[in-house]
Amino acid sequence: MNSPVLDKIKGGLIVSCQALKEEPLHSSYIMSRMAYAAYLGGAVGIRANTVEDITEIKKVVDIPIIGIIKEVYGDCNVYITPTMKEVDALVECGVDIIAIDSTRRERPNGENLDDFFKEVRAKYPDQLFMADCSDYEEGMHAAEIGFDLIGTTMNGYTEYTKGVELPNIELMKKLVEDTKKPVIAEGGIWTPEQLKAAMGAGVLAAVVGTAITRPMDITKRFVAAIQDK
Ligand SMILES: CC(=O)N[C@H](C=O)[C@@H](O)[C@H](O)[C@H](O)COP(=O)(O)O
Repeated sequence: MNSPVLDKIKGGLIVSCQALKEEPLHSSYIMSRMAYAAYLGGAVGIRANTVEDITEIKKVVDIPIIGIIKEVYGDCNVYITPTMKEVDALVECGVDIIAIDSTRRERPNGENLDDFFKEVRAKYPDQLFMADCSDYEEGMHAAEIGFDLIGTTMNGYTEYTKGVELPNIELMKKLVEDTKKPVIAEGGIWTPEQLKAAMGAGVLAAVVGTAITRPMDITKRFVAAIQDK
């Protein structure tokens, strides 16, 4: 697929700059500084949550943005850009790629992914969409129904993938080979070596979040290392 956005992120590092309400760095200003730091450090793209954060981030960096809106509907487990409302808001604020939960789990209002994405695609034929998947079948399915990019984002975070070792390089490899779509490596990349391994799997680009932008979790890892017996 020819796309200037995909050309810009090809072979590079995308930094996820997210802090939910309950996280210590929850602030659009702080996320914009994180994004600026990532940009200065050589990131080729930013993944960000909410219109507020994305708007601030766009003021300071001019690199492709993967936009999401995390929204929980009742006791539904699908929370990454789950309905048209979030898609509309992301298109309106202007992002290069919109990521959507593409797991087989039940969506809000019992809607299924195929019908939902058909509607999304009909409404926004020229927008790039990334499928946040949790396993091989979901990646293959998302490719079939027309997602532009396939991501491993949800691997390890659905009930049926809980406990897998991240980053899941094997899954990345298989999705690269079989979907014939650009794959984005995402989830659990903590070290430069893991990032290199992900790129070696043939993915288009890789997203690193927590290891760069969540200091509380980074601190916990250091503390755990000295508490180990
Ligand atoms: C499962 C889920 O909700 N993942 C979220 C998706 O946007 C983010 O919280 C992650 O930080 C992001 O995927 C990057 O992954 P990691 O932080 O492991 O580098």
